[in-house]
Amino acid sequence: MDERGRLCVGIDPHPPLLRAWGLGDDVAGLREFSLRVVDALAGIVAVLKPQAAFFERHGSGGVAVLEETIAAAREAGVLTIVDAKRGDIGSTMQGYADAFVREGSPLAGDAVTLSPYLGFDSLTPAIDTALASGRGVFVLCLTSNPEGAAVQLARSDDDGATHGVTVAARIANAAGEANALELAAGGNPGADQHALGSVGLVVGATVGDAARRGGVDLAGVRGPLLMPGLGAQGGSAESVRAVVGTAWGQVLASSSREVLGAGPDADALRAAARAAIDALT
Ligand SMILES: O=c1ccn([C@@H]2O[C@H](COP(=O)(O)O)[C@@H](O)[C@H]2O)c(=O)[nH]1
Repeated sequence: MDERGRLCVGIDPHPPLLRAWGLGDDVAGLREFSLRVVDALAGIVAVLKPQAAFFERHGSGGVAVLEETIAAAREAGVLTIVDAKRGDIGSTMQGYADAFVREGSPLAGDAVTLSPYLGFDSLTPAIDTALASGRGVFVLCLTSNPEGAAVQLARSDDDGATHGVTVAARIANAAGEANALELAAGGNPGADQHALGSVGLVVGATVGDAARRGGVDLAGVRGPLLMPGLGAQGGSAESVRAVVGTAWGQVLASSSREVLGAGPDADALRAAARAAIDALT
C-alpha cells in the first residue's frame, strides 16, 4: 500500500461482465477473465480480491481457477484477499483456516474475509492459523449493504456490564484486543503507533456515520480496514474519508464492477484502476 496506494480491486466475474468481455459464462471464460485481470493490474494495485462465490458457482472447475488465480497473483507480486466470508463453530473453523490461510494450501491468499456471526471467538482457529503463517483476516464489522445495519448496529442488553454496546463495536473491540496482543508479542507494545496487526475489519465505503453511531472505534482496532463499496454501490474516496475519520492510515478501499467494467482492454483497466488510486491519494 505504501508503494501502490490504497486500492484493492475485486475479481468478481459476474455473468454480465463475462459476456461484456466477449467470454462465455463457463470455466474457460472465468479463467480467461481472471488471469487477464491479474495480468493487467498486478503491477499497479496493492491488492486483488477474488470473490469466491463467482468461482464456486462453476463447481470444481471454478475452484481450480480460483487456485490458479491466487497462484498467478502471487507469482506476479500482488497481494490477494480471498473474499470467502467464512464462519462456523470453532472445530469446523479450523477446516476453513486450513483451506484459506494455512501455508501451502492452494486456496490461501494473503488474507481471507470472515463472518463473526457465530461469535468473534469462534474465529480463533482462523486467526491463529493466519498469524502462524504470516497471513491476515478481515472480519465483517459494518458491511456496505443497507441491510447490514439492522444486525450490526443492534445493541445487546444481555448483561449489565455491556448493556447497550452494538454488535459492530463488540467485533471491533475484539479485533483490537487481538491486534494489541499480536503487536505486543512482536516486541512493539505501542511504541510505533502506526504499526497494524493482522486482524482487519470489513467496513463499507457506503456506511456514512455508522461507526460513530455504533460506538465503533476504528482507529483503536489498530488493524487494516477493507472498505468495499466504491463505485457500483455508490461509495467514493470522499465517502471513505467520511466513514473512517482519523483512521485513514488503515484504509484499503475496494472496487470490483466499476474497474472491471472498463475492460477487457488492459490499458483501459489500468486507467480505471489508476484513477481510483489517485482519488484515494
Ligand atoms: O460489506 C461488504 C463486504 C464485501 N463486499 C464484496 O465486495 C465486492 C464489491 O463489489 P462491487 O462490484 O465493487 O460492488 C463484492 O465481491 C462483495 O461481495 C461488499 O460489497 N460489501
